[in-house]
Amino acid sequence: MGNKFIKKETAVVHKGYDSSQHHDSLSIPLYQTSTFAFSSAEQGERRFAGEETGNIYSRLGNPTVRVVEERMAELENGQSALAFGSGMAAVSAVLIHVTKTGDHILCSRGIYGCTFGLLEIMQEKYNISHSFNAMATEQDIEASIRPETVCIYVETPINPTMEIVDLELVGKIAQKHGLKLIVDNTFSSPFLQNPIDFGADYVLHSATKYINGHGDVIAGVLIGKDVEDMINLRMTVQKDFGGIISPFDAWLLIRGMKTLHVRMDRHSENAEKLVTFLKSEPLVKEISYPFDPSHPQYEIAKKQMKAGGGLVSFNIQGGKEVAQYFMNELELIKIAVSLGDAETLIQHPATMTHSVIPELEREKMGITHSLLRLSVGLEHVDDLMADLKQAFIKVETHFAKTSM
Ligand code: MET
Repeated sequence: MGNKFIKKETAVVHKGYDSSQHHDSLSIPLYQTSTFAFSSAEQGERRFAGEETGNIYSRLGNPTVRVVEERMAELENGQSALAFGSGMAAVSAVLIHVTKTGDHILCSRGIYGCTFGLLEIMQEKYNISHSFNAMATEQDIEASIRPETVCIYVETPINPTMEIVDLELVGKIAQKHGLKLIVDNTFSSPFLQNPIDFGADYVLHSATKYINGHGDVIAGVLIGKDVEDMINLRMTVQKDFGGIISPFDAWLLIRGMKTLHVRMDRHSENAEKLVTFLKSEPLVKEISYPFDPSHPQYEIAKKQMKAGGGLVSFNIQGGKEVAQYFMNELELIKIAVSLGDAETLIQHPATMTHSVIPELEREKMGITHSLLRLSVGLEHVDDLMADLKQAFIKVETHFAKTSM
C-alpha cells in the first residue's frame, strides 16, 4: 500500500517514511546536520542550479523536517507545507509573501497579541496597513475591502475569545474579490477543522500547541494548496529570512503528531465536561466554547469543526484582582501561556498573551480583565473539576470577607 493512505489517522503515523530505506529503523532518524556532503563539485553545482534533486543545507530543507511537512500537508488537505521555527515565523513568512508596500490586510476582529504586533511593524516600516472586521455578514466584510486589500487573515476559533469566523462565508468572499485567504488553525488542529476545504489558500499553525502537544517545542507550520507557490515561498522568504525549524524540534513534532487525533478527542471530551461544570459555578459569568449551544456561532462551529477542541474561555465575577486571586489558588492547573499540552493551563489574556494590544483595541476584541483562558489538558477531568472547585471556594471566602 506504500505511502497512499485512506485515513489521516494512518497518514500521521506512516506518511513520508519507508523504514527499509533507513536500516529498518522503526523510529524516523534524526538528521541533526547543518549541511550535506556532495559526492563531487559538479554535483554541488547541479543541486544549486536545481538540475538535480537532493539535499544541500538544512536551511533549504532537511529529511527529518520534510516528514513533518509531508504529514501536515496531508492532514490539512493541502499540497505542500513548510515548517518554521515558531508560529510567528510562519505568520510573518506568509504575510511577507502575499503583500508589498501599500497593500492592505483585512483581519478578523480578534487576533493573537504577537500577530497584532507584527501587523503594527508592517504598517510602520513597510506601509502595509490592516483593519479589523467582525466577519459577521457579507455586506459588512465587503464594505471593509479596499482597492489595495490583498488578503484576508483570520483566526477561528479566535484567541482567546473563542469567537468563530464563518469560513465558508469568508472563503466565498475572498474568492469573489481575488483575495488570498489565510487561516490560523492553531486552536482546532487539522483533526477538527480543515480551512482549505472552505476555500483558504494558506493554513498555519503554531505547532508549539496541539501539533506537538507536549510543551517542549516552539515551532510553526504553513500549509498551502499550490505547489509552485509553496516552492517559491520556500526558496525566497523562508530561505532568505531563514526562520526554519531545527531537525531535532522536527523530530519531536513527528513523535508528538502520531497521537494528535487521540489527544484531540480527549481534549474535547474533557473540555465539554468542564463547560458543564463551569455553568453551575456562581462566580462564572459567560463561558465561550464553540460546541456549547449558548455560543453565538454554535451553528457555524458545528458546520466547520468536528469537535469543540480543548480551549474554554470564561469571565469571572469581578475584575483583574479576582481573576488573579483565582489563578493563584489553583493547585494542579498551571498558570502559563501556551495551549494544547497534556497539562491544563490557565492564563489571563489582558495581562499576558494579548497585553501588547492597546486597551481600547483589546476591549473591542472582547478581552476584558475578567476573562480567563483555560487550555484543558489530558488529566482526569474529575481532578480538574476538583481543582477549579476548591479555587472558586477560596475566592468566595476571601472576597466575602472583603465584600466582593
Ligand atoms: C508569548 S505569549 C504566548 C503564546 C501563545 N501563542 C498563546 O496564545 O498562549
